[in-house]
Amino acid sequence: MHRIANHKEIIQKIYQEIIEGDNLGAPAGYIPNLAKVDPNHFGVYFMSTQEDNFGIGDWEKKFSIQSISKVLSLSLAYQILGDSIWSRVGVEPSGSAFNSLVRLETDNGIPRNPFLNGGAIVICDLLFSQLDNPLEDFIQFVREVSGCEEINYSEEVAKSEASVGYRNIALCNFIKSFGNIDNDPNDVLHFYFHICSIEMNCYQLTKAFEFLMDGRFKTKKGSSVLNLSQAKRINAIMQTCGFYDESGEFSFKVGLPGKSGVGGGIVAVHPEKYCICVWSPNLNKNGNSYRGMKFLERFTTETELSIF
Ligand SMILES: NC(=O)CC[C@H](N)C(=O)O
Repeated sequence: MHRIANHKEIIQKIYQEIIEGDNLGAPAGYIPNLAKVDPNHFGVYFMSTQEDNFGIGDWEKKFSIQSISKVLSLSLAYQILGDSIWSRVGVEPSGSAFNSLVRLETDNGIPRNPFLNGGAIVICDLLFSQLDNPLEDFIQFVREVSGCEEINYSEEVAKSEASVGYRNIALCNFIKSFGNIDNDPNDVLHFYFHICSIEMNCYQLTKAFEFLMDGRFKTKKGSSVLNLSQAKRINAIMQTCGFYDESGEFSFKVGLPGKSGVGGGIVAVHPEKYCICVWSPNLNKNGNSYRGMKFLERFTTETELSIF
C-alpha cells in the first residue's frame, strides 16, 4: 500500500503557513451562539488505515459540528431503512445554498439531496418515525460509531439555532405541505436542531468517519455500520453534494469526498487510505471554512493523495 510519506511534516508546514496567512470570512453569524466563537481556532487531525495518526493546533477542542452531522443521520437512516430512503430525498447536487427553498416548489417537496437542510430535515423525519427515543438513540449511535462515549448535544446551541430558525421552520413546513414530512414539524425540527448542535473535536470526527474510510470497520460491539455498497454511496454523495454550491470547487481543488458544517469543521475521506478533519470557524460566502478549504487543497496537492 502507498505510504503517506512525510505527512506529519507536510501537515506541520501547511498549518504554519496558513496560520501566518490571512483568515478571511467570519463565523456563522445567523446562529447567535456560533457568532461568538473565537475565529482564531485552528485544528487538524489526520488518521489513516496504517494508524499513523497525527493532530496539530486545536484538534482536541470541541466545536459545533452542524451539517457534518448530516452524514451520520443519513448513515443511520440508510442502515435502518435501506434504499427506500431514496424515494423521499434525491442524490443530485443542487447548485444552490444549503438553506435554499427555491427548487422545492418545482421538485414537489423532494429535496435534491440529503445534505441540503431540506434533505436533512426529511432524514430527521424518517429517523423520528423509526427510533424509540430519537435524541437518546441518535447520540448513542454517534458514540458507538466513533467509540467516544463523552460526545453530546449542546442544549445552548440547539436553543440558539431554534430561536432564529425561521428558514428551517419554513423548509420543514413547506416540505410537509407536499406530504414529504410525516411527523409534527415542531418535533422534527427539535430533533434536527439538536443533531446539528452536537459538539466534537477533530479527533472524534475522524473516528466517527472511520466506517466510511475503512471497509473492514467494526464498532466495539463488533457490528459494521453500513455495507460496502452503502458506504460507497454515502462517499459519492459527499463528493458531489458535501459543500453545497461549492461542491464542484472542493472536488476540483481537493479531490476527496467530504462534508462541511457552519461551525467551521470539514471532514474529508480518502477511502481505504485516510480521513482528515480541519476546523477553523471563519466561513467563506458559501458557508464553508475559509482556512479549512485552503488547508485541504494544499494537503492533497502536496501529498498527491486525492482520489483522482
Ligand atoms: N451548513 C450547515 O452547517 C447548516 C446547519 C445549520 N444547523 C442550519 O440548519 O442552518
